Amino acid sequence: MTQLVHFTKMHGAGNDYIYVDTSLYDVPNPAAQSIAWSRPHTGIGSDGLVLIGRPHDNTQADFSMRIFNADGSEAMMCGNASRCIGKYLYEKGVFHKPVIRLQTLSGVKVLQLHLTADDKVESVTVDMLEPRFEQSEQYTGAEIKLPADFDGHVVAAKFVSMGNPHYVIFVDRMEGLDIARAGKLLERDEAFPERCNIEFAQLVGNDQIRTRVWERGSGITQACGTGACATAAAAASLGLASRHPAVLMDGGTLDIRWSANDDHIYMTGPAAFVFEGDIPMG
Ligand SMILES: N[C@@H](CCC[C@H](N)C(=O)O)C(=O)O
Repeated sequence: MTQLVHFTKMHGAGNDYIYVDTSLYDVPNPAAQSIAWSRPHTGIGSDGLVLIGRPHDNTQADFSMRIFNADGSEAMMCGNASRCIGKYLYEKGVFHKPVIRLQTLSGVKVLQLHLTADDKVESVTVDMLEPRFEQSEQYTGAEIKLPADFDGHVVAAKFVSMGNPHYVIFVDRMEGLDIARAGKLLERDEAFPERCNIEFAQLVGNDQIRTRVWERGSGITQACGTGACATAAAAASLGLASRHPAVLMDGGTLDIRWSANDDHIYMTGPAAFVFEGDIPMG
């Protein structure tokens, strides 16, 4: 008999994932399921698959998150998915507390839920920990060559790790640049041994940064939480914006605050349910 898995489709500013509670449904091959279920025509359609589970060691976390991109690759972290998990756990009554400690492959992230008068989760702030800029196993420091249509339009560029790798390119205008082509090319540049998420950012005035993202393993997405944090950190460290800008993505705006006290980045944004269903495994 075909085994059915109950899933919940959610999005954070348009970055959409399929969520499965693995305490109820085991997903033994999440990479393959992410590829099959993320397909728009023959699957559910999404940017990837997120598994909500119990923490797997004594980290003092309440829950754990694993994230798989649409191509089946596993990511270290997902900002938008962590906000959605906060809403899922609270509103489904799995964990009815406004502070949740979430274990990820890049450390335990603390979620602070902001509630409405009728006890719904309106938005979530995630402590995304510190950004890192130095060379590492994610970035060799080698020079990165952009396609010719970017000539004369690049203001600055910087590598940032938010647990997962990001390369943020500031341009003087977005129009006329083939973001998808450049993103696809740069994701696999040899400077990034683990591939990379690529952000294209433009300062649009008054501490507002318009950002479009090519996500490693998923392509162009409507929004990227870690990408918004990376963009804000890059902008502030290059002196292009303050430590508390608004990052405007295609699917919505994220409030990013890079604290001078603990050097952590705090990301605040929405989370929403889309629909639920049952889908065969395999
Ligand atoms: N959408 C995400 C990041 C997802 C993972 C990324 N594609 C990677 O491979 O690192 C977010 O909201 O942060």
